[in-house]
Amino acid sequence: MQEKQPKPPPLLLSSQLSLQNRGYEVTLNSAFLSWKEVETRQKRTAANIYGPLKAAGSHYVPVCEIISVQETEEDCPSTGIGKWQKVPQSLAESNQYAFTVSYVERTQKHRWRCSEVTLHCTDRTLCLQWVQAIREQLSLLTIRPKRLLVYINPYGGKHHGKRIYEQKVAPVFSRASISTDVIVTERANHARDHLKTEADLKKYDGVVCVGGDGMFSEIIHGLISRTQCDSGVDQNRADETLIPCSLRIGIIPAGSTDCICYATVGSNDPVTSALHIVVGDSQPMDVCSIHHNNTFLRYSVSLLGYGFYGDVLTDSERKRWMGPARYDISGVKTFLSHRYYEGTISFLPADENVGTPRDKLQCRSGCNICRLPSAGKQVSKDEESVSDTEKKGAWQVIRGKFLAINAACMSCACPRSPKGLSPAAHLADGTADLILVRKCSRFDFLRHLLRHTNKDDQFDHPFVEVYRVRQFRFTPRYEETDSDSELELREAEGSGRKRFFSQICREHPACSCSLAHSSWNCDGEILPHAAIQVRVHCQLIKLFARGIEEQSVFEEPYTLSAI
Ligand SMILES: Nc1ncnc2c1ncn2[C@@H]1O[C@H](COP(=O)(O)OP(=O)(O)OP(=O)(O)O)[C@@H](O)[C@H]1O
Repeated sequence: MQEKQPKPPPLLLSSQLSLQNRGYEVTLNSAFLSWKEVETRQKRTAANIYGPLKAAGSHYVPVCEIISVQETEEDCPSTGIGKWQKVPQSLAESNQYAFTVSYVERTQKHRWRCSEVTLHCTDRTLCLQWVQAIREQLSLLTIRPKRLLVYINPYGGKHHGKRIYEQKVAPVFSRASISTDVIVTERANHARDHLKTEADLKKYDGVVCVGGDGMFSEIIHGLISRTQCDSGVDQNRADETLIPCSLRIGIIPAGSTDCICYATVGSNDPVTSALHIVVGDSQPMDVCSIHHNNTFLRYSVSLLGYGFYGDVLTDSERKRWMGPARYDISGVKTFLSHRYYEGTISFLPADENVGTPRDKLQCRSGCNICRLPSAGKQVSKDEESVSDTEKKGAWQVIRGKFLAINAACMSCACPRSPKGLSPAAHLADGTADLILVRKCSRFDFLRHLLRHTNKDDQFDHPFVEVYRVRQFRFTPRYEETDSDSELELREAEGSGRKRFFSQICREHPACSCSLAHSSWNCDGEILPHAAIQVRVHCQLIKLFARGIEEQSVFEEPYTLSAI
């Protein structure tokens, strides 16, 4: 049986216009602007397959991907792609009015470009009618930002932040008639503090940071703290339900690490990010809050790593003078030192309907798991919104010796590790993937690490465990008293938590390794405490992004001939 095609929206305007000295049937409805060559001898364009949807001689641009339209002032009709062409006098004279539409064109590797088409009309009234009709459709797209607050870190990455913004991003914003207030930061935490206390946030539709992951972290700390403060929520209380931030955040990648941008847009290209901001994309994102004894420490959106990743960061901070090479050097050094750490992890597993870390399915644009109603909920302190499984309080406890304890709130994919630390982790399902790498040989650990860079399953090792969780706690062995362990055991048993299991490592009972100290790497910052409580806050922030698009978005949503 043939699938029924959705009915196309009603036609708003249709005319014969000219483009590159050829006649085109141009149509507009609320979903698409299209132009189709009138001549019978239609040639299939051999140009790249991306960009406006193309059938033979036909082009389709979704209205939501039109950036702007303006009347074009020309002495002579141009080709519409900036080249001057010899055109027959009669046609040139009869098509002297034109308008130019700028729109998003997809290129390779999830990159977007700003493309243009100039269409010529026989009279000015028709030309203005087209400009007005397209503008009217654009004005209905209320999700688009009109005013943005921009923070530029001039020292991020290769120190090109200012130049990237001025040359690549500001022209796109200006074309889309977005007004901006730009602040070039003068010190670390300038943006965070300004957002927290000074910025008049009511004036803006979004905040943009030009920099790397460190700069993004500043922005979320400023914005989340401000939102909680304005709502009277005490972020020092680990059990508080936090209030989601209303302003969206745009990331213009200009750092040495642009992982968040890469994971939410699919590339670290400034123009692509600027275009996602212009079209008003919205990608919700989970945020972990981290506390130590009811004192707020930090928020995290990507990786929390104790042991291996904490040690790599600690060591690399001492080698800042080396530049980006320090990460590789510290990585090798930490790997060779092969330290392991003893401690206790307790965690609250997520419901099964949000999938598992071993799923083959990855979080992509329009992800079904992130859209589940259960994903949108938060674990509130009174547990009113908590599911049955969680109400039973199925906390699990694991005790042992670990080379690494990692919690990934997103896949953490980046150019170096295209699948990421947890390939099936979701951006906005209210969970984190807790990865425990138990003490194993150097060779086995190397095998595990190498799997981050190839297609093999990095969790398919007997010394690796992975759990999808909503909350977790960690206490290093050296901070644990025997009474802590007993109390935890009694608590878990007393409340009927049947799934409790403890795995006390009895090898080397009194060896010095149990006293080894590591630190938590929290999105590239070292936490001052090893004993932490972590809680995932579902969809606490929103980005000007849409997640990584599947190739299928390039396929036509309606039968082309139906439009
Ligand atoms: N004007 C400034 N002077 C010094 N530091 C700043 C300034 N503005 C922001 N910072 C800090 O610089 C740090 C790094 O910035 P950013 O993330 O933009 O670049 P990066 O090169 O990716 O950083 P990283 O070294 O963390 O990889 C951030 O933690 C931020 O707090």
